[in-house]
Amino acid sequence: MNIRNIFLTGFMGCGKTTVGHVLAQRLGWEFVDLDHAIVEEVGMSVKEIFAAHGEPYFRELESRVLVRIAAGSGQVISTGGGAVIDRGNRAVMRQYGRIVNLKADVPTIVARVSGNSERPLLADGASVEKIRTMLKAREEFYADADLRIDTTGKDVAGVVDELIDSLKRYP
Ligand SMILES: Nc1ncnc2c1ncn2[C@@H]1O[C@H](COP(=O)(O)OP(=O)(O)OP(=O)(O)O)[C@@H](O)[C@H]1O
Ligand SMILES: O=C(O)C1=C[C@@H](O)[C@@H](O)[C@H](O)C1
Ligand SMILES: [Mg+2]
Repeated sequence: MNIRNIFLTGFMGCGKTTVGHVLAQRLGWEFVDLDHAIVEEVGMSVKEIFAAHGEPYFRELESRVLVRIAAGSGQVISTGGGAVIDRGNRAVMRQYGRIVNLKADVPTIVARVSGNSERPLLADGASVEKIRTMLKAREEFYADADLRIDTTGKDVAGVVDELIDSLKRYP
């Protein structure tokens, strides 16, 4: 595939980390999770960074680490759910690879994120209403992608197959 990097975008629970890992294995590429890279750099969890320094500080870090990682090649990069909101971040992703947005319907997202307390923006509960509101506010940014895949009702292997097929057909 003549693509420099693949950036996975999407709301929390849409499967960026899970799908990204399997996709990288299938392609023989490196897998990089942006949230994980930030945690490594700072030595604190995402939840701890939000609590100690606030969201704006996290967003600055996110942009800085994204630029550093994007400059590489042969990587599947799972971005954080809010990384697409920043116009500059989207421009970096466009410049250095293809942007693939993973989607899921609200009940699926609720089911996938429940039982995990590591997501500060859902700390007061992953209600249908909260997720619907956040998705609506972010839809224009998630839509800014080369390819969108709905993961609802599909297993991880099925999503990865669909993604690879589509990128081969429309590289
Ligand atoms: N296609 C799928 N089918 C079934 N379960 C899935 C699928 N994709 C992801 N999951 C499950 O949903 C949960 C959340 O997935 P994951 O952590 O990959 O989401 P994410 O998009 O990386 O979220 P975040 O933005 O919070 O990092 C995990 O438990 C994962 O196993
Ligand atoms: O959707 C979001 O804004 C976030 C998603 C996670 O991946 C983390 O990057 C963080 O919890 C913020
Ligand atoms: Mg993730």
